[in-house]
This record gives sequence, C-alpha cells and structure tokens, in this order.
Amino acid sequence: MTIKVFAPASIGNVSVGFDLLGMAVQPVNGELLGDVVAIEGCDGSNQLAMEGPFVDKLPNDPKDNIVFTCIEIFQQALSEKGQEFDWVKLTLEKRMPVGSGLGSSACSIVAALVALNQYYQKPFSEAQLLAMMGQMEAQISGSLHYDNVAPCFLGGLQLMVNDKQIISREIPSFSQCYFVMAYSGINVSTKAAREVLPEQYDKATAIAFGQNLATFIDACYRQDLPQAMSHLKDVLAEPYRSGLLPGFDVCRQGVAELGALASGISGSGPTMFVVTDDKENAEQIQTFLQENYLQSPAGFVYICQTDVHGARLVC
Ligand SMILES: Nc1ncnc2c1ncn2[C@@H]1O[C@H](COP(=O)(O)OP(=O)(O)OP(=O)(O)O)[C@@H](O)[C@H]1O
Ligand SMILES: N[C@@H](CCO)C(=O)O
Repeated sequence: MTIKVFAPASIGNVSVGFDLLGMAVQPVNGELLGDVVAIEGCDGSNQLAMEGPFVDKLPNDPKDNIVFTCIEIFQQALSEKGQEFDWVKLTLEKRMPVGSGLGSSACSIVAALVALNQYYQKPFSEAQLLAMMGQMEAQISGSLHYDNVAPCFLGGLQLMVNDKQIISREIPSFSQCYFVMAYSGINVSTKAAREVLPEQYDKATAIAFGQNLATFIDACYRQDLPQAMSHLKDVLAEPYRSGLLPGFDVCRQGVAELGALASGISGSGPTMFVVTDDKENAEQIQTFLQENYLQSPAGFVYICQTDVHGARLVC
C-alpha cells in the first residue's frame, strides 16, 4: 500500500524571530501549497522518483536530492536501533519552488521523514523526528535552524526553545488574519542570503530585537492584534536582505497604503508576506502584488491563513 504525506509551506522568522519563529500557512482556496511525498516498498535498492511543477529546479541526480539523504539517515538510525528494514521507493511531488523563502527544502524533508516514519511503523518520536529534520535542513542551508521544519511538521506558529528534548513550542496565532504570500519567481539561496548578514550587531539593535520579539509573543498570548502588528519588525535581516529583492521596498509601501497591518520577508526571501484581518483587503493586496511584485511567470500570490495541522497523510 502507498502512503502519501503532504507538508505545508511556512514563513520563516515571521520578521521578529530570526531563526527562532516560524508559521505554517495554507491557501484559503484549498490548494496544497507544499510538497507531497509518497512511499511504498520496493526490491533491490532505495529509489527516488520526482515529479511536479518545480521538478526541473531540483538536482538531476536523485541521489543529490535531500529526500534521498533523508532515506539514508532514517535507515541508518533504524540500524543503530537494531531494527531491520526493507528498501523503499519514494516519489517526491515538488510543488514548491526552490529558494523561495517558503521553506521549500523543509517541505521535502518533513514530508519524506514523516512518510518514512509512517511506513516503518513509527519507530521514532516527534522530538527525534524533528531533530533529524533540523539536521537535514542544516545540511542544505549551512546552519542549524528549525524555523521552517518545525511549523511545517507540527503546524501553527512555533517558537524554538533551547531544549533538545522539546526544540519547539506552539504559540497562539491569530486565526482571523490573512497572510498574503507573494513569491516573485526569482531564486534566492538561503546560504547566500545568510552571507549578507553582519557577524555582529550593536546594542541598540539587540535591544530592539529583544523588545519586538518579547512584545509580539506577549501579544499572541493576549490575542492583542494591534500590539502584535505594531511590533512585527525585522531589525536583524531585512535591512540587509531587502536589496536582494527587486520591488520589495516599493511594494511594502504600496501594501501599507492599501491598509495592510504589517509586511515582511518570508524566510530568506524572495517571498514577501503581508498581514491583514480583512478578506476583501487581502484580495486587493493580492491583485496589487500580482501586478507589482512578480518578476517572472513562475511567480504567484496566495491568500493564506495559519495552517494548524502541519504534515499530514493525504489520499
Ligand atoms: N527536495 C529538495 N527541495 C528543495 N531543494 C532541494 C531538494 N533537494 C536538493 N535541494 C537543493 O537544496 C538547495 C536548497 O536551497 P535553499 O535552502 O536556498 O532553498 P529552499 O529550502 O528552497 O529555500 P527556502 O527555505 O527559502 O524556500 C538547492 O541547491 C536545491 O537544489
Ligand atoms: N531563518 C532562516 C530561514 C530560511 O528560510 C533565514 O532567514 O535564513
């Protein structure tokens, strides 16, 4: 029997929590914004097939795909537990553009590891799986950060905590909000977008960062939308990354004039996210971004809300 797992797109950083905060999103029109991985048993050796709208952006050799590495590390972990295993064939439906800021590699990693855990009868706990997901993401982006894999796996708004047993805790999000996600259609590598950041920050920036994050989290717990939105500011990455994103500053100004509550870079970009609590306003913002932010035919704009489910089995 074939098992199929879907893993959703996510907003890394959510402006205030560089590497520490992430939120899963789902389009309100019901489309699947994320990757799907199917798994079944096979003979001889492990296999990976690839399909989907963004398959041409992946490495040609399946062995260079992060999903193949997921199979290898998962089976190695099974061996270390003394558990025998059979060979598997995975099929990756690559629905997410690579280097998009939507957690594209995280979607593949999470869908693959959840599918493997399901196929092999759940040998690993949620925390063990999340640790493996972080390890895989670090291999791709060059640094360990969970702000895409954790929300993609667990759903909702997730805050990374410095505790290996837990790794991530869910924070109450704003279920009334719409997140307009505009992928401009260009590729921004996470590694490159990390290299433009300074090694050190000054005291005023450190204080502003701490205040924004703490105030935002407090507002989430009190469901105080105005306070949350007035502090949704990125003082660490956005000042250095906005130059990599053609049209970002102009569009930011444009959506503010349309009444957006806040906006920012999703992960390392180029996707921009815009927050509003009004559906009609979300539609206006969607049209504006379609007309002004897209740089290539590969771009798209979705109106999303928080995805509270995370990775899940699909038919
Ligand atoms: N299944 C996969 N999905 C995405 N990228 C993959 C996959 N397998 C291998 N790669 C490679 O990993 C790298 C991913 O780069 P990067 O981390 O910048 O992208 P990303 O994860 O798509 O970014 P983002 O999190 O901003 O969406 C690319 O070089 C890509 O070829
Ligand atoms: N927190 C990571 C997310 C990458 O998508 C970064 O901003 O580099």
